[in-house]
Amino acid sequence: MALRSFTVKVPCTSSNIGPGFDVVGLSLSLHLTLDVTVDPSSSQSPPILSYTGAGADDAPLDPYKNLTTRTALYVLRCNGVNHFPKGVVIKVHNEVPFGRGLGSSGAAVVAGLLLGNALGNLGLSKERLLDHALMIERHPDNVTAALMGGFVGSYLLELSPEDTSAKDVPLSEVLPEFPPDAGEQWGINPPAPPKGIGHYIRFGWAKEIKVIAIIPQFEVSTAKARSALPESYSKTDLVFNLQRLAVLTTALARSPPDPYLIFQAMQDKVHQPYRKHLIPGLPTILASVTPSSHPGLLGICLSGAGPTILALATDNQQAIADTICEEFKKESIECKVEFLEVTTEGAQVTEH
Ligand SMILES: Nc1ncnc2c1ncn2[C@@H]1O[C@H](COP(=O)(O)OP(=O)(O)OP(=O)(O)O)[C@@H](O)[C@H]1O
Ligand SMILES: N[C@@H](CCO)C(=O)O
Repeated sequence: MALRSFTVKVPCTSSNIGPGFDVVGLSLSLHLTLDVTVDPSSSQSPPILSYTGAGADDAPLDPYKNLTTRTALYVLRCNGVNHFPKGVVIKVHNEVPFGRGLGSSGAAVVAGLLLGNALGNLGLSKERLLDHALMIERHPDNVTAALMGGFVGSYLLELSPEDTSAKDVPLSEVLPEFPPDAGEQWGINPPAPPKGIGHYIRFGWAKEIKVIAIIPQFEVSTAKARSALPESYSKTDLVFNLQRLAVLTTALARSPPDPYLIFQAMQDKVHQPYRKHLIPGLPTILASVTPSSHPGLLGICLSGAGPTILALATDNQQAIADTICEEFKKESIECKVEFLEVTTEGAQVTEH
Protein backbone atom coordinates (compact mmCIF):
# COMPACT_ATOMS: atom_id res chain seq x y z
CA MET A 1 0.00 0.00 0.00
CA ALA A 2 1.17 3.54 -0.78
CA LEU A 3 2.68 5.96 1.70
CA ARG A 4 0.10 8.56 2.67
CA SER A 5 0.87 12.09 3.80
CA PHE A 6 -1.36 14.95 4.87
CA THR A 7 -1.24 18.23 6.78
CA VAL A 8 -3.59 19.35 9.54
CA LYS A 9 -3.65 23.12 10.11
CA VAL A 10 -5.61 24.74 12.95
CA PRO A 11 -5.83 28.46 13.82
CA CYS A 12 -5.42 29.90 17.28
CA THR A 13 -8.45 31.57 18.84
CA SER A 14 -9.39 34.34 21.19
CA SER A 15 -12.58 33.80 23.14
CA ASN A 16 -14.95 36.06 25.10
CA ILE A 17 -14.00 39.39 23.35
CA GLY A 18 -15.12 41.16 26.53
CA PRO A 19 -18.73 40.33 27.43
CA GLY A 20 -19.11 37.03 25.51
CA PHE A 21 -17.79 34.69 28.20
CA ASP A 22 -17.97 31.08 26.93
CA VAL A 23 -20.05 32.29 23.95
CA VAL A 24 -17.96 33.96 21.24
CA GLY A 25 -14.61 33.04 19.67
CA LEU A 26 -12.44 34.53 16.96
CA SER A 27 -9.96 32.53 14.85
CA LEU A 28 -6.63 34.24 14.27
CA SER A 29 -3.50 33.88 12.16
CA LEU A 30 -1.19 31.82 14.40
CA HIS A 31 -1.39 28.13 13.60
CA LEU A 32 -0.81 24.66 14.95
CA THR A 33 0.32 22.48 12.04
CA LEU A 34 0.76 18.69 11.93
CA ASP A 35 2.66 17.08 9.04
CA VAL A 36 1.56 13.48 9.10
CA THR A 37 2.88 10.46 7.20
CA VAL A 38 1.44 6.97 7.37
CA ASP A 39 3.49 4.05 6.06
CA PRO A 40 1.15 1.05 6.03
CA SER A 41 4.05 -1.32 5.36
CA SER A 42 5.68 -0.29 8.65
CA SER A 43 5.22 -2.29 11.84
CA GLN A 44 6.07 0.80 13.95
CA SER A 45 3.53 1.58 16.63
CA PRO A 46 2.39 3.79 18.36
CA PRO A 47 2.79 7.11 16.44
CA ILE A 48 6.11 8.94 16.63
CA LEU A 49 5.71 12.60 17.61
CA SER A 50 8.13 15.52 17.32
CA TYR A 51 7.63 19.24 18.01
CA THR A 52 9.09 22.54 16.88
CA GLY A 53 7.97 26.03 17.86
CA ALA A 54 5.92 27.15 20.88
CA GLY A 55 5.70 24.60 23.67
CA ALA A 56 8.25 22.30 22.00
CA ASP A 57 10.02 21.77 25.34
CA ASP A 58 6.80 21.11 27.25
CA ALA A 59 4.52 19.08 24.96
CA PRO A 60 4.51 15.38 25.84
CA LEU A 61 5.91 13.21 23.03
CA ASP A 62 4.22 10.09 24.39
CA PRO A 63 1.09 9.75 22.19
CA TYR A 64 -0.90 8.40 25.17
CA LYS A 65 -0.13 11.60 27.11
CA ASN A 66 -0.21 14.22 24.34
CA LEU A 67 -3.54 16.09 24.07
CA THR A 68 -3.64 15.97 20.25
CA THR A 69 -2.96 12.25 19.87
CA ARG A 70 -5.16 11.36 22.87
CA THR A 71 -7.99 13.26 21.18
CA ALA A 72 -7.31 11.45 17.89
CA LEU A 73 -7.49 8.11 19.68
CA TYR A 74 -10.72 9.16 21.37
CA VAL A 75 -12.34 9.94 18.00
CA LEU A 76 -11.09 6.66 16.56
CA ARG A 77 -12.35 4.62 19.53
CA CYS A 78 -15.76 6.32 19.57
CA ASN A 79 -16.11 5.24 15.96
CA GLY A 80 -15.10 1.60 16.30
CA VAL A 81 -11.36 1.82 15.54
CA ASN A 82 -9.63 0.96 18.77
CA HIS A 83 -5.98 1.54 17.94
CA PHE A 84 -3.74 3.92 15.99
CA PRO A 85 -2.78 2.68 12.52
CA LYS A 86 0.80 1.42 12.16
CA GLY A 87 3.59 3.57 10.72
CA VAL A 88 2.27 7.02 11.77
CA VAL A 89 4.83 9.83 12.10
CA ILE A 90 3.61 13.29 13.20
CA LYS A 91 5.79 16.39 12.94
CA VAL A 92 4.16 19.23 14.86
CA HIS A 93 4.98 22.86 14.23
CA ASN A 94 3.26 25.13 16.73
CA GLU A 95 2.90 28.92 16.72
CA VAL A 96 0.30 29.05 19.53
CA PRO A 97 1.82 29.77 22.95
CA PHE A 98 0.60 27.51 25.77
CA GLY A 99 -1.59 28.87 28.55
CA ARG A 100 -1.76 32.47 27.33
CA GLY A 101 -5.45 32.76 26.38
CA LEU A 102 -4.98 32.10 22.66
CA GLY A 103 -6.74 28.75 22.60
CA SER A 104 -3.71 26.45 22.53
CA SER A 105 -5.62 23.58 24.14
CA GLY A 106 -8.61 24.13 21.85
CA ALA A 107 -6.28 24.05 18.83
CA ALA A 108 -4.61 20.87 20.12
CA VAL A 109 -8.03 19.22 20.57
CA VAL A 110 -9.26 20.31 17.12
CA ALA A 111 -6.01 19.08 15.52
CA GLY A 112 -6.60 15.73 17.25
CA LEU A 113 -10.18 15.53 15.94
CA LEU A 114 -9.04 16.07 12.36
CA LEU A 115 -6.10 13.70 12.83
CA GLY A 116 -8.33 10.89 14.13
CA ASN A 117 -10.92 11.51 11.43
CA ALA A 118 -8.23 11.33 8.72
CA LEU A 119 -6.28 8.36 10.16
CA GLY A 120 -9.45 6.29 10.49
CA ASN A 121 -10.99 7.53 7.20
CA LEU A 122 -14.07 8.17 9.32
CA GLY A 123 -15.59 10.87 7.11
CA LEU A 124 -17.11 12.76 10.07
CA SER A 125 -18.48 16.23 9.32
CA LYS A 126 -17.13 19.26 11.19
CA GLU A 127 -20.49 19.50 13.00
CA ARG A 128 -20.08 15.93 14.28
CA LEU A 129 -16.45 16.58 15.19
CA LEU A 130 -17.68 19.53 17.27
CA ASP A 131 -19.75 17.08 19.37
CA HIS A 132 -16.56 15.10 20.01
CA ALA A 133 -14.63 18.31 20.84
CA LEU A 134 -17.20 19.27 23.45
CA MET A 135 -16.68 16.01 25.31
CA ILE A 136 -13.10 17.17 25.90
CA GLU A 137 -13.14 20.99 26.11
CA ARG A 138 -16.57 21.62 27.61
CA HIS A 139 -16.98 25.26 26.75
CA PRO A 140 -17.64 25.75 23.03
CA ASP A 141 -16.07 29.14 22.23
CA ASN A 142 -12.45 28.22 21.35
CA VAL A 143 -13.06 24.83 19.73
CA THR A 144 -15.94 26.10 17.58
CA ALA A 145 -13.92 29.07 16.28
CA ALA A 146 -10.84 26.87 15.65
CA LEU A 147 -12.89 24.26 13.78
CA MET A 148 -15.16 26.56 11.77
CA GLY A 149 -13.06 29.73 11.48
CA GLY A 150 -14.03 33.40 11.69
CA PHE A 151 -15.99 35.17 14.43
CA VAL A 152 -18.52 32.70 15.82
CA GLY A 153 -21.10 32.48 18.57
CA SER A 154 -22.07 29.09 19.97
CA TYR A 155 -24.26 27.42 22.54
CA LEU A 156 -24.61 23.95 24.00
CA LEU A 157 -27.93 22.18 23.62
CA GLU A 158 -29.82 21.35 26.79
CA LEU A 159 -29.78 17.58 26.66
CA SER A 160 -32.13 14.81 27.75
CA PRO A 161 -31.18 13.19 31.10
CA GLU A 162 -29.84 10.18 29.16
CA ASP A 163 -27.67 12.32 26.87
CA THR A 164 -26.58 14.46 29.81
CA SER A 165 -25.17 11.41 31.54
CA ALA A 166 -23.46 10.37 28.27
CA LYS A 167 -21.96 13.87 28.02
CA ASP A 168 -20.88 14.00 31.65
CA VAL A 169 -18.48 11.09 31.38
CA PRO A 170 -15.40 12.17 33.37
CA LEU A 171 -12.54 13.47 31.23
CA SER A 172 -10.27 10.73 32.60
CA GLU A 173 -12.56 8.17 30.93
CA VAL A 174 -12.86 10.14 27.68
CA LEU A 175 -9.09 10.59 27.43
CA PRO A 176 -7.49 7.84 29.52
CA GLU A 177 -3.84 8.71 30.00
CA PHE A 178 -2.33 5.25 29.78
CA PRO A 179 -1.42 2.91 26.95
CA PRO A 180 -3.67 -0.03 26.17
CA ASP A 181 -2.71 -3.59 27.06
CA ALA A 182 -0.53 -5.75 24.83
CA GLY A 183 -1.61 -5.72 21.22
CA GLU A 184 -2.82 -2.11 21.54
CA GLN A 185 -6.43 -3.09 21.98
CA TRP A 186 -8.60 -1.13 24.38
CA GLY A 187 -11.18 -3.02 26.36
CA ILE A 188 -14.37 -0.99 26.13
CA ASN A 189 -14.68 1.88 23.69
CA PRO A 190 -16.14 5.16 24.98
CA PRO A 191 -19.74 5.94 24.04
CA ALA A 192 -20.15 8.14 20.96
CA PRO A 193 -20.99 11.69 22.08
CA PRO A 194 -24.65 12.74 21.90
CA LYS A 195 -25.47 14.22 18.48
CA GLY A 196 -25.81 17.97 18.00
CA ILE A 197 -24.44 19.13 21.39
CA GLY A 198 -22.89 22.26 19.95
CA HIS A 199 -24.58 24.85 17.71
CA TYR A 200 -22.96 27.93 16.22
CA ILE A 201 -23.40 30.87 13.89
CA ARG A 202 -20.74 32.90 12.08
CA PHE A 203 -20.94 36.69 12.51
CA GLY A 204 -19.52 39.23 10.09
CA TRP A 205 -16.18 40.92 10.74
CA ALA A 206 -15.45 44.35 9.25
CA LYS A 207 -12.38 44.13 7.04
CA GLU A 208 -10.83 47.26 8.61
CA ILE A 209 -10.56 45.65 12.07
CA LYS A 210 -7.08 44.38 12.89
CA VAL A 211 -6.16 42.42 15.99
CA ILE A 212 -3.22 43.06 18.30
CA ALA A 213 -2.29 40.36 20.82
CA ILE A 214 -0.05 41.51 23.67
CA ILE A 215 1.24 38.27 25.15
CA PRO A 216 2.86 38.44 28.60
CA GLN A 217 5.67 35.97 29.19
CA PHE A 218 3.88 33.94 31.85
CA GLU A 219 1.15 31.32 31.75
CA VAL A 220 -2.28 31.30 33.37
CA SER A 221 -3.93 27.89 33.22
CA THR A 222 -7.52 28.04 32.04
CA ALA A 223 -8.57 25.70 34.86
CA LYS A 224 -7.16 28.13 37.46
CA ALA A 225 -8.70 31.17 35.75
CA ARG A 226 -12.10 29.42 35.66
CA SER A 227 -11.93 28.44 39.30
CA ALA A 228 -11.57 32.17 40.14
CA LEU A 229 -15.12 32.82 38.90
CA PRO A 230 -18.21 32.86 41.14
CA GLU A 231 -20.98 30.26 40.84
CA SER A 232 -23.70 32.90 40.45
CA TYR A 233 -24.03 36.51 39.30
CA SER A 234 -26.31 39.44 40.07
CA LYS A 235 -29.08 40.26 37.61
CA THR A 236 -27.45 43.67 37.08
CA ASP A 237 -24.13 42.18 36.00
CA LEU A 238 -25.76 39.63 33.68
CA VAL A 239 -27.90 42.30 32.02
CA PHE A 240 -24.79 44.52 31.69
CA ASN A 241 -23.03 41.77 29.67
CA LEU A 242 -26.07 40.68 27.64
CA GLN A 243 -26.75 44.26 26.53
CA ARG A 244 -23.17 44.70 25.38
CA LEU A 245 -22.83 41.33 23.66
CA ALA A 246 -26.03 41.90 21.67
CA VAL A 247 -24.60 45.16 20.34
CA LEU A 248 -21.01 43.92 19.90
CA THR A 249 -21.68 41.02 17.52
CA THR A 250 -23.29 43.36 14.98
CA ALA A 251 -21.06 46.37 15.69
CA LEU A 252 -17.92 44.39 14.76
CA ALA A 253 -19.43 43.58 11.35
CA ARG A 254 -20.26 47.19 10.41
CA SER A 255 -18.03 49.21 8.08
CA PRO A 256 -16.71 51.64 9.06
CA PRO A 257 -16.55 50.41 12.67
CA ASP A 258 -17.80 52.81 15.37
CA PRO A 259 -15.05 53.05 18.05
CA TYR A 260 -17.23 54.52 20.78
CA LEU A 261 -19.97 51.91 20.36
CA ILE A 262 -17.46 49.04 20.25
CA PHE A 263 -15.30 50.27 23.14
CA GLN A 264 -18.28 50.34 25.50
CA ALA A 265 -19.70 47.10 24.07
CA MET A 266 -16.45 45.29 24.95
CA GLN A 267 -16.79 45.99 28.70
CA ASP A 268 -17.39 42.96 30.91
CA LYS A 269 -18.55 42.19 34.46
CA VAL A 270 -18.63 38.39 34.31
CA HIS A 271 -15.01 37.23 34.13
CA GLN A 272 -12.38 39.98 33.82
CA PRO A 273 -12.98 41.53 37.28
CA TYR A 274 -12.54 38.13 38.95
CA ARG A 275 -9.32 37.37 37.11
CA LYS A 276 -7.47 40.56 37.98
CA HIS A 277 -5.42 38.95 40.78
CA LEU A 278 -4.02 36.47 38.22
CA ILE A 279 -2.81 39.21 35.87
CA PRO A 280 -0.90 41.99 37.65
CA GLY A 281 -2.20 45.46 36.76
CA LEU A 282 -5.12 44.16 34.66
CA PRO A 283 -7.65 46.98 35.42
CA THR A 284 -5.00 49.67 34.74
CA ILE A 285 -3.92 47.92 31.55
CA LEU A 286 -7.50 47.67 30.27
CA ALA A 287 -7.95 51.39 30.97
CA SER A 288 -4.56 52.39 29.52
CA VAL A 289 -5.76 52.84 25.96
CA THR A 290 -9.09 54.31 24.84
CA PRO A 291 -10.36 55.63 21.50
CA SER A 292 -9.64 59.16 22.84
CA SER A 293 -6.06 58.48 23.96
CA HIS A 294 -5.25 56.27 20.94
CA PRO A 295 -7.29 57.15 17.83
CA GLY A 296 -7.86 53.99 15.81
CA LEU A 297 -8.49 51.83 18.90
CA LEU A 298 -11.86 50.10 18.91
CA GLY A 299 -11.74 48.01 22.07
CA ILE A 300 -9.58 46.10 24.52
CA CYS A 301 -10.18 42.95 26.55
CA LEU A 302 -8.62 39.89 28.11
CA SER A 303 -8.10 37.17 25.48
CA GLY A 304 -9.77 33.96 26.68
CA ALA A 305 -8.75 33.19 30.24
CA GLY A 306 -5.68 35.48 29.88
CA PRO A 307 -3.05 36.66 30.42
CA THR A 308 -2.94 37.92 26.78
CA ILE A 309 -4.57 41.29 26.13
CA LEU A 310 -6.45 41.65 22.86
CA ALA A 311 -6.84 45.09 21.28
CA LEU A 312 -8.98 45.69 18.20
CA ALA A 313 -7.97 48.65 16.06
CA THR A 314 -8.23 50.17 12.61
CA ASP A 315 -5.05 52.23 12.98
CA ASN A 316 -2.20 53.13 15.33
CA GLN A 317 -1.50 49.47 16.19
CA GLN A 318 2.16 49.93 17.17
CA ALA A 319 1.42 52.80 19.59
CA ILE A 320 -1.40 50.80 21.18
CA ALA A 321 0.88 47.79 21.63
CA ASP A 322 3.70 49.96 23.04
CA THR A 323 1.43 51.53 25.66
CA ILE A 324 0.14 48.16 26.86
CA CYS A 325 3.66 46.71 26.95
CA GLU A 326 4.79 49.73 29.01
CA GLU A 327 2.00 49.10 31.52
CA PHE A 328 3.05 45.45 31.87
CA LYS A 329 6.66 46.56 32.24
CA LYS A 330 5.65 48.59 35.33
CA GLU A 331 4.69 45.20 36.81
CA SER A 332 8.08 43.76 35.67
CA ILE A 333 6.37 41.67 32.97
CA GLU A 334 7.86 41.37 29.48
CA CYS A 335 5.51 40.86 26.52
CA LYS A 336 5.58 39.61 22.96
CA VAL A 337 3.35 41.41 20.47
CA GLU A 338 1.61 39.75 17.51
CA PHE A 339 -0.27 41.72 14.85
CA LEU A 340 -2.89 39.24 13.65
CA GLU A 341 -5.55 38.81 10.99
CA VAL A 342 -8.93 37.17 11.47
CA THR A 343 -8.88 33.88 9.53
CA THR A 344 -12.07 32.53 8.02
CA GLU A 345 -11.26 29.08 6.71
CA GLY A 346 -11.08 27.21 10.07
CA ALA A 347 -9.24 23.95 10.63
CA GLN A 348 -8.18 22.15 7.44
CA VAL A 349 -6.76 18.81 6.33
CA THR A 350 -4.77 18.82 3.08
CA GLU A 351 -3.84 15.46 1.51
CA HIS A 352 -0.54 15.50 -0.45
N1 LIG B 1 -0.01 21.83 20.64
C1 LIG B 1 -0.23 21.22 21.80
N2 LIG B 1 0.15 19.94 21.97
C2 LIG B 1 -0.05 19.32 23.14
N3 LIG B 1 -0.61 19.89 24.23
C3 LIG B 1 -1.00 21.15 24.12
C4 LIG B 1 -0.84 21.88 22.91
N4 LIG B 1 -1.32 23.12 23.10
C5 LIG B 1 -1.76 23.16 24.38
N5 LIG B 1 -1.58 21.99 25.01
C6 LIG B 1 -1.92 21.66 26.40
O1 LIG B 1 -2.88 22.63 26.85
C7 LIG B 1 -2.34 23.38 27.97
C8 LIG B 1 -2.80 24.81 27.92
O2 LIG B 1 -4.20 24.84 28.00
P1 LIG B 1 -5.01 26.00 28.72
O3 LIG B 1 -6.44 25.69 28.50
O4 LIG B 1 -4.55 26.16 30.13
O5 LIG B 1 -4.57 27.32 27.96
P2 LIG B 1 -4.92 27.91 26.54
O6 LIG B 1 -5.80 26.92 25.80
O7 LIG B 1 -3.67 28.30 25.88
O8 LIG B 1 -5.73 29.23 26.90
P3 LIG B 1 -7.30 29.65 26.69
O9 LIG B 1 -8.12 28.41 26.84
O10 LIG B 1 -7.55 30.65 27.78
O11 LIG B 1 -7.40 30.26 25.36
C9 LIG B 1 -0.84 23.23 27.81
O12 LIG B 1 -0.18 23.40 29.05
C10 LIG B 1 -0.71 21.82 27.27
O13 LIG B 1 -0.84 20.87 28.32
N1 LIG C 1 -14.33 31.15 27.80
C1 LIG C 1 -13.20 30.48 28.40
C2 LIG C 1 -12.09 30.48 27.40
C3 LIG C 1 -10.81 29.92 27.93
O1 LIG C 1 -10.56 28.70 27.32
C4 LIG C 1 -12.79 31.21 29.65
O2 LIG C 1 -12.71 32.45 29.62
O3 LIG C 1 -12.54 30.55 30.67
